Amino acid sequence: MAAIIDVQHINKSFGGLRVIDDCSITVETGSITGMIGPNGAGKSTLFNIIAGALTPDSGRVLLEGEDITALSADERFHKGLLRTFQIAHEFGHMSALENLMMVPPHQAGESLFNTWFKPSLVRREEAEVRRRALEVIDFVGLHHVRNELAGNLSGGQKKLLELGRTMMTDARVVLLDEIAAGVNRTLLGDLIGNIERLNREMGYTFLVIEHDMEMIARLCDPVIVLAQGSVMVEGNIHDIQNNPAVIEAYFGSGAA
Ligand SMILES: Nc1ncnc2c1ncn2[C@@H]1O[C@H](COP(=O)(O)OP(=O)(O)OP(=O)(O)O)[C@@H](O)[C@H]1O
Repeated sequence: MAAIIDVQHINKSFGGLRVIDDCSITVETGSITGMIGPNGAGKSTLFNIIAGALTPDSGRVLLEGEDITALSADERFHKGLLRTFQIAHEFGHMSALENLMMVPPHQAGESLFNTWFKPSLVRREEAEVRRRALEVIDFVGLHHVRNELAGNLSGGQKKLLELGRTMMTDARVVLLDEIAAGVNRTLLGDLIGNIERLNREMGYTFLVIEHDMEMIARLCDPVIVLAQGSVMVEGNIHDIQNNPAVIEAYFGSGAA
């Protein structure tokens, strides 16, 4: 399998503190790759660098072989690299369905010119977006609350909506940032199932930062363990869970 994301020799310091230390990782096309590590290991910093929210001091980020290190987060989004965080904030005063319909970039109706001079084009596009949004809302299991204001949804339902918004884009690789936080176990099961289906049936690649080990264990292969800004070990969840260095990094010497 080819790498969709290839992070090469990244360094990043804040003040005098080196937070990412010559870190290289690859995310294979079609994988659900997990990233775990103790607090302060540098996971969010590396995510920010991959998403384009932070510039590394040195090193490169490649997307399907293309060097995107100098591109903004928005430019990366248009190349198919999406961080859910970028679209995480639902519009509370709009319905769940309308929230999905807001997502597709460059809709014809956004241009005043088109609204005035090409109304049929705008109507056609709106109908297409609505059709897609209805499909997506079914897919993520929120059909019954499609007309609810997004602000009234539960935390877990908002996460499902967030995942749905991902599906309204042309993303090929999605960075999922602690998506399980605050989600009850039932909805977490739905979220995991949907991520798997997006991966298997629709070909999305995922890179997942997660503290929830159940979610990592059920979803991710391989799992990358970051410690002190570089890769400590990479492998399947069973290797990781039985690795003494990982146990030490998480729990200290008393745990092994
Ligand atoms: N903008 C910043 N300025 C200064 N220090 C920062 C900044 N961002 C992160 N750090 C420091 O970098 C280190 C790594 O932080 P980071 O948030 O990347 O770790 P993490 O693995 O995501 O941790 P957690 O699991 O707790 O979210 C920490 O010591 C943190 O205090």
